[in-house]
Amino acid sequence: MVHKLALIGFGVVGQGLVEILLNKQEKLQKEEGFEAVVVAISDLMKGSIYHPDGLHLETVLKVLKETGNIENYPDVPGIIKGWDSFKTIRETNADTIVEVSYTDVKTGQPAIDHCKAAFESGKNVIMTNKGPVALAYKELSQMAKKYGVYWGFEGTVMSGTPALRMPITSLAGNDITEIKGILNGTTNYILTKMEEEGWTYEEALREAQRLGYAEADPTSDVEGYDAKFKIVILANYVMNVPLSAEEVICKGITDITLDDIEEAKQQGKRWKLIAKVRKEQDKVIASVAPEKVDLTDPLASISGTTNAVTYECDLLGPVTLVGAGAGKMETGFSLLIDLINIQRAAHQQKLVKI
Ligand SMILES: NC(=O)C1=CN([C@@H]2O[C@H](COP(=O)(O)OP(=O)(O)OC[C@H]3O[C@@H](n4cnc5c(N)ncnc54)[C@H](OP(=O)(O)O)[C@@H]3O)[C@@H](O)[C@H]2O)C=CC1
Ligand SMILES: N[C@@H](CC=O)C(=O)O
Repeated sequence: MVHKLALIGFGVVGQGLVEILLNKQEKLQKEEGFEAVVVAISDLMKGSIYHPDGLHLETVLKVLKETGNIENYPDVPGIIKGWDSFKTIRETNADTIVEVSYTDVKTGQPAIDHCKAAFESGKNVIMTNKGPVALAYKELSQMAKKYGVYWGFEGTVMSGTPALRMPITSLAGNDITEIKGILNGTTNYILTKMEEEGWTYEEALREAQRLGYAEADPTSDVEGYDAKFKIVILANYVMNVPLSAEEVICKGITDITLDDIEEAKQQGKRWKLIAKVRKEQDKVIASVAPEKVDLTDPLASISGTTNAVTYECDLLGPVTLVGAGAGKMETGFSLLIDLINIQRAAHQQKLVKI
């Protein structure tokens, strides 16, 4: 089986997936029988190209690097240029749409409509864009079911670290009463650099942007909105409780100064942006806020873009997962594992169509 992919958005994560497909194709073919061609890429400013037989990925990356626009791809027979995201979703021969455009924390658009257009066209969607999952999980999961397609979004929480798939598969049967952790790579990177290297907040943020960790609008990271979306996704998908983004008390790290960091150090503590959701009888309480954690707390040792999440389980007790929270390859991998899972599910004939 050969996956035919159309990428919507071609920034850090989209390019990460393309590099992984190029570098790992032999291993994936041999070990998983996995093959994928990218038939289309549609990006707002970097252009749009479609070839029903597949694009030559080395050429795409070269053209992008040299000219900044993929429409400078050679005019080979069959190539189509300039289609917008919706035309690409509806009219290309892709079977799976890879939605890696930016996360809009207010409306989740146009990504929510991208998902709807894909499902209505009978196409799977895999995505790292958090907006649709945080703001329209119920509606979109019902739609995917109705149209018999797969909706994968492992990378929306902790990039390729299996923060969603692990509890769903390996902690099944437990009642998960609380989920708590460090869920944003950019802010953890900033706080680490301020404490360990004495960098200013602005220096650390600039570097996080340069390295591709921060959101297109980094306000989402530093004001806590990104972590808020992630705790909402964990509540809805892992705990199966209907938590909305407005219900989460949210404070970011913008008020934390180098003096605050130094003061915490003197007290044997460290600032961390902590996201949590807890079930209390018939209520769910969720928050995102900076906390001074004791150096003996395992969360204190989570540094840089590494994230950590603890699931409080009634049968197993606390289970903590530590791993990458952001990054080009780390998040590109989340898309690969969603694709591999489409393939595995298809083999087990669990999907109506793929
Ligand atoms: N970077 C990371 O480590 C992680 C990112 N994510 C999420 O993954 C998604 C992609 O992230 P990342 O690649 O870093 O972000 P980038 O900002 O690097 O890339 C997003 C791309 O989407 C393009 N785009 C925006 N709107 C549209 C649209 N309507 N149609 C087509 N293309 C569009 C942008 O175009 P242009 O800039 O050309 O205008 C840009 O090239 C985001 O939603 C982010 O929240 C999730 C986990 C980790
Ligand atoms: N900007 C986000 C990217 C991953 O979701 C982060 O820093 O965690």
